[in-house]
Amino acid sequence: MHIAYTEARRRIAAVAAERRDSFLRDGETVPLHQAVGRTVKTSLFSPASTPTCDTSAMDGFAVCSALTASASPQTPLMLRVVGSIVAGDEASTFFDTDVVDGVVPCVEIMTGAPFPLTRSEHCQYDACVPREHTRKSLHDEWLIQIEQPVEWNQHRRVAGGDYSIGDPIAEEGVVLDPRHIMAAASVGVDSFHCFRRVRVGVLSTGAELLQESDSRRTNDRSKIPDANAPYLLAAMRELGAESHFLGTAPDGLIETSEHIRSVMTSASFDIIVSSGAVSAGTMDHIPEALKTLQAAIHFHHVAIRPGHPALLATVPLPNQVDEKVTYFGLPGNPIAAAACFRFLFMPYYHGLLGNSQVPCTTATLRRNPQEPDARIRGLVFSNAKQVDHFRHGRAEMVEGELVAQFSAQQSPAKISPFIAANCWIHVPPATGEVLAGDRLHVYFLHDSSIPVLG
Ligand SMILES: Nc1nc2c(c(=O)[nH]1)N[C@H]1C(S)=C(S)[C@@H](COP(=O)(O)OP(=O)(O)OC[C@H]3O[C@@H](n4cnc5c(N)ncnc54)[C@H](O)[C@@H]3O)O[C@H]1N2
Ligand code: MOO
Repeated sequence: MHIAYTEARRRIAAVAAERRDSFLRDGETVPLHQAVGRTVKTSLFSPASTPTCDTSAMDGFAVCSALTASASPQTPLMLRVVGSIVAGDEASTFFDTDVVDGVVPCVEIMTGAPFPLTRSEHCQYDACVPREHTRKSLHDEWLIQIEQPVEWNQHRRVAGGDYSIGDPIAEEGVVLDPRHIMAAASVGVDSFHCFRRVRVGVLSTGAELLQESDSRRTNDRSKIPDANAPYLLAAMRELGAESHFLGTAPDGLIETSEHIRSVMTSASFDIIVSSGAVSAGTMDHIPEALKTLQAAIHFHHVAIRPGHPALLATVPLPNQVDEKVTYFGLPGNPIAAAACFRFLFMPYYHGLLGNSQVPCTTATLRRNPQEPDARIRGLVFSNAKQVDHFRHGRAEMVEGELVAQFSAQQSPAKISPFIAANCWIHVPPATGEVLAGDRLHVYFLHDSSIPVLG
């Protein structure tokens, strides 16, 4: 029986919540260069304060600002360069601040270099005057002049002004992005403690699929290359999961059930995802095979297009009734498999990790000029039934507005129109006629496909 998409999502969330505790038990140390996309298990707080000492924000001259109050264009102040400090120099270089014959001492300093220290109680090197705000004396290469007072703390990065010890960098549950890598590296941390990757096994079905051992140039026109497993393996990897191909289940109920049993015990998977063999054909053995393995079927058939034969189950590991594997049976048509991956599998994956869901945005629908005449009047398709449609399409900025159109001539078995798409467009149930000008949710396929504003 078909259940509504919202009900399917509720059941997906419930299974993810139930499986979450056992998944979250394991963690591992991940070096920074491999940590992007991983989810933090143990919150990271800064072990250091940064910068560790006062440093300069500009190339210029460190001065005691209080000594520069008299500088003006009419009465320029002479400064004598008494030393030079570059980034990487010892952080405790001392210079005095004594004014000699009205000439104020200064220290040449580079961006990132530690400010000079002084033993004077009254006067500290506390500001930097950028090189371009000074003028060199024509007579003495160690003399420069300034024509306005230097403000206290000007261009000085104060010690501890960025991170303080104990400041949060990435708390439990955060999905790491390059900003977190920068922050951790800046405080001297070289790894994060993350949840392990979700382990997914990908299974194909169908005697029509060419096997790895078959020659790709086979003359047998009844055979087709496996498109779903490579897609699913790649999409899982992009998501951050660890994905493994588990071969093609042979036709036949007993054989299918044996294949699933053997791959389940061959390694420990959190999720097994198959494509094909879930609808009404005589070879569509996945649902029955799962039943012979004592699986609990949470749903089989969802009111979505494409993808309505999709199935979610939990299968007990043979001889270990308390250990279970989550099983997604996606339909065989490649675009249906891709839609189910995005709108059924991904919510489960994020639910397991406790991640917030990937956001969608809203776009205004426009007619695809390549669609046949009947649709030119604006009618895109009728959606009076309680069905959620996920159609791929393109969303682009047009005169400051995000506008989306369905890919032309799309069908669940046609891969070529999917290549031109950059998003999924969600048509919710009971929308009636879907017309140009309607506002619909769009989900971009990849960050790189998000259109540039403007
Ligand atoms: N009587 C009915 N027939 C069908 C229904 C239905 O409700 N009643 N639903 C249709 C819909 S919708 C879909 S989607 C498909 C899904 O069927 P299955 O999941 O059982 O998939 P298969 O029959 O095994 O294959 C369907 C189609 O996909 C191709 N396929 C399968 N695996 C791959 C792969 N790894 N790479 C590339 N292509 C693959 C397969 O060759 C078939 O052409 O059922 C409809 N029928
Ligand atoms: O899931 Mo099927 O591909 O809806 O058409």
